[in-house]
Amino acid sequence: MLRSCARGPQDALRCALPAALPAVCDRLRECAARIPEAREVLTILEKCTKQQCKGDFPIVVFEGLDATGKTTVTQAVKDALDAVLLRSPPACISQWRTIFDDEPTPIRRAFYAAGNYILASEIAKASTQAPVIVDRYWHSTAAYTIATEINGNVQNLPPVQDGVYQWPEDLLKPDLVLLLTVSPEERARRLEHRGLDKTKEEAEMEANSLFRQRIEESYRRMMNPACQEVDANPSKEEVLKTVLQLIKKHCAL
Ligand SMILES: Nc1ncnc2c1ncn2[C@@H]1O[C@H](COP(=O)(O)OP(=O)(O)OP(=O)(O)O)[C@@H](O)[C@H]1O
Ligand SMILES: Cc1cn([C@H]2C[C@H](O)[C@@H](COP(=O)(O)O)O2)c(=O)[nH]c1=O
Repeated sequence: MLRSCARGPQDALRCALPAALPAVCDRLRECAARIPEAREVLTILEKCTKQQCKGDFPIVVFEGLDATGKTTVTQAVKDALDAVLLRSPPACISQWRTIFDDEPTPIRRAFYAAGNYILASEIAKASTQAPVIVDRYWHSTAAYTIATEINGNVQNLPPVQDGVYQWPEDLLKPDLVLLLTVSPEERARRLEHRGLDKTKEEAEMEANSLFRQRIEESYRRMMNPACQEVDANPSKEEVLKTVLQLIKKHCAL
């Protein structure tokens, strides 16, 4: 049974976002009798959370809404820098994603949070060998959770500097986080052109533009590390050029 911890919207938010490894494990343990895959995720977590020290190569994360160009640009940056490309949730648990996506929010978010801790150990290992490019990490988990738990317009979000925007103290930090943003019209064009099934979040954004605004604003409020925004409206070549310049400016390569 999941323990109830929500009294008001801000409590519901803190309950939905387990922002430290022990809280993530507790949440998964609480549902493991009913969801055997939660036990599998816990087993993987137990094996991999020991190595969290990063190597000498830079770690660069790409964030943004669906279809802002993360897959396109991360692949191109990987090729340009001869880097390792990783994504959240990591491959070793992504086969269970649809199971957790159908669960209530606290369990679903615990799955994505666990994915970040597993990813952290993959990042740590890879960063001893090459630059590491990451397609979504903690900022996505937090921004989507915050925007889902809080209703209405962006004024209803927790204030700037609130603890929900903080990076978890026990999670490996990247050196640079780039937030790709495109206009709603351009994003709609790209989504239509791509033609994949819509995620729950995408369906909600289509019906309610405030949800999209809350996600983007939550990304912008994330701290320590903050996101550096990149205008991803231009062509793929131009976006790649901008991104490579930023990586060279901020990371030792
Ligand atoms: N700069 C660009 N200009 C025009 N089209 C682009 C650009 N970047 C990506 N696209 C196209 O937009 C679509 C979405 O891009 P992509 O899959 O890279 O986004 P994404 O952020 O990884 O999406 P998701 O998070 O849903 O996986 C693809 O069809 C891609 O070819
Ligand atoms: C990593 C992550 C993802 N999500 C949700 C939000 C988006 O609609 C989809 C995007 O996934 P994709 O693999 O990049 O297409 O998944 C989330 O809610 N929390 C997360 O941590």
